[in-house]
Amino acid sequence: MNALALRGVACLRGGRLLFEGLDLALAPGEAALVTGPNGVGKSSLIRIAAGLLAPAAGTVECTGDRALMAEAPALDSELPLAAALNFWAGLDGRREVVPDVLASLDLGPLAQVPVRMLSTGQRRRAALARVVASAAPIWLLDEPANGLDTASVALLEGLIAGHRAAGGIALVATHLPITLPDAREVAL
Ligand SMILES: Nc1ncnc2c1ncn2[C@@H]1O[C@H](COP(=O)(O)OP(=O)(O)OP(=O)(O)O)[C@@H](O)[C@H]1O
Repeated sequence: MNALALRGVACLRGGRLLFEGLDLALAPGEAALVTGPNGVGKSSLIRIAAGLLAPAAGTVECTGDRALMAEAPALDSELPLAAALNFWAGLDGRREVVPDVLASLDLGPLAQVPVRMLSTGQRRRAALARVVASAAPIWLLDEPANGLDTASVALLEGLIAGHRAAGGIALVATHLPITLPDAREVAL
């Protein structure tokens, strides 16, 4: 069964203790919102959950693949959007889902536009498309609403709801309001 569990996690960055004793266990269908002011350690927590940053104390247990949407762009900026997504989806043997995923993010008409020409919000939706196309059960989203207009935030909320309804897990760091029904809140 897919699961993500952080137990007694502490985060040290640049010699500074950002948080400690953090416990969070997410089962299929569950989500958590990580909130708090700039610099408090939201991105660091996402990176710890992704296995990219070692916790200073505690453990991270993960059952199931993780898909990370970080703030750094993950798509090749020179490629047309569909080709850039195909690269990643191809690694998972899932190129066939890319057209539907593009449509679900309202990006269908932009499939042949080079990633570098996309607007900030379109690029954010493209990064989300990469996560959706991955089929990973555990989504780790760092500031997914940044640069999104109201309609796109609603799209994001709908995608996360659909993911949870299908048994997925979402850990979302955000300083913008995102509505996730029954989500745990981790206020750093
Ligand atoms: N590689 C690093 N080395 C040292 N300190 C770092 C490093 N990366 C981040 N930090 C520091 O760790 C703290 C937390 O950073 P982090 O990006 O996790 O915060 P955040 O809560 O996501 O902030 P924001 O809301 O601004 O995105 C910050 O003070 C940052 O300067």
